[in-house]
Amino acid sequence: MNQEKKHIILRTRNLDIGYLAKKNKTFIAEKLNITLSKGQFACLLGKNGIGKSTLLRTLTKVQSKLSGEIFVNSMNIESLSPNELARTMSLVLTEKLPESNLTVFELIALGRQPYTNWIGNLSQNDIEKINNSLKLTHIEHLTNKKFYELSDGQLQRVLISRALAQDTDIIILDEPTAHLDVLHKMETFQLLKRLAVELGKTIIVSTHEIHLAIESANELWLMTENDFITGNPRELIQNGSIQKLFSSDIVEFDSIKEKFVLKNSVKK
Ligand SMILES: Nc1ncnc2c1ncn2[C@@H]1O[C@H](COP(=O)(O)OP(=O)(O)OP(=O)(O)O)[C@@H](O)[C@H]1O
Repeated sequence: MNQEKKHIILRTRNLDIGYLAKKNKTFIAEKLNITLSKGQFACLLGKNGIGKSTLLRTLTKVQSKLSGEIFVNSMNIESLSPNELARTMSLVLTEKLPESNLTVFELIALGRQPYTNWIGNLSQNDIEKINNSLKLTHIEHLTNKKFYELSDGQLQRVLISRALAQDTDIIILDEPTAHLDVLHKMETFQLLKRLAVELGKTIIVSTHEIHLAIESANELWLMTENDFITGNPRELIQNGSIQKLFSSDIVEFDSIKEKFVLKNSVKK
C-alpha cells in the first residue's frame, strides 16, 4: 500500500459553472467537487457542448464561476493575484493566435512574463527555462521560425513549450490535439504523460480522444448532463461509467476494444 500522503493540488467545493447575462444565470454544471493530486494526468471527456471548455476556463479564472470555491495548493484562487495565479497554472488553448511577427523563441519567452520585470527583460534564468522548454518539447529546430510559418502540430508543441516556460505546477490544455493527425495526437499525449511522470507536472486535458485518454491518463473526468464522475480509467470502464458519456441508440462502449463502436454496424 502506498503510505505516501497525497498532495492535493487542486480542489473545488460545490463549484457551479456557467454564464451570467443580465442577471440571468445559465448553469452548465453544478456542485462540482473535484480533487486532484499533484503529478496526475487527468483527461476531461464529454460530448460536444457539455461544458468542458467552460470548466477549464473557470478553473483558470479566465471566466467567473457562478458560485462555490476553487483551491490551488490549499489557497482559494480568489486570494491569489493574477501574477501568483500565472505562476501556478498555465492554460493552453487551441485558438488561432493573432497575426504577429514573433519568433518561436519570443512566443515562448512570453511564458516568462509572470517572472520578468515590467520591461520584460529576460534574465539568464529565464533564458535557461526557455531553452529547457524548447528541448523538452523537441522543437529546438524551430527556435528562430516565425510563428505564422508553423504547421498546426508544430504550433501546438510551441504552445505547450510556452506553458512549460511559465513553470507552473498545473498545466491545463483545452483540446490540444483537435487539428492533429493520428501520429501527432499520440505524440502529444505521450509528451503530456512524460511531463506528469518525469517532471511531476499536474496535467488536465479536455479531449475527444477517448482511446488515448484511457491509455495515458491516471484519471478521467467524465462530464455528462446529470453527472460529473472521476476515477481511474480501468475502474470507470469496469463499472460502466464510461458508457454514460453518450446516451445514444447508435453507439456503445466496447470494453474489450476500449472504444465506442456502432451498436449495429452495417455489414459491407
Ligand atoms: N459565452 C457564452 N455564453 C453563453 N453560453 C455559452 C458561451 N460559451 C459557451 N456557451 C454554452 O455553454 C455550453 C458548454 O460549452 P463548452 O464550450 O464549454 O462545451 P465543450 O464541452 O467544450 O464543447 P466542445 O466539445 O464542442 O468543444 C454550450 O451549450 C455552449 O453553447
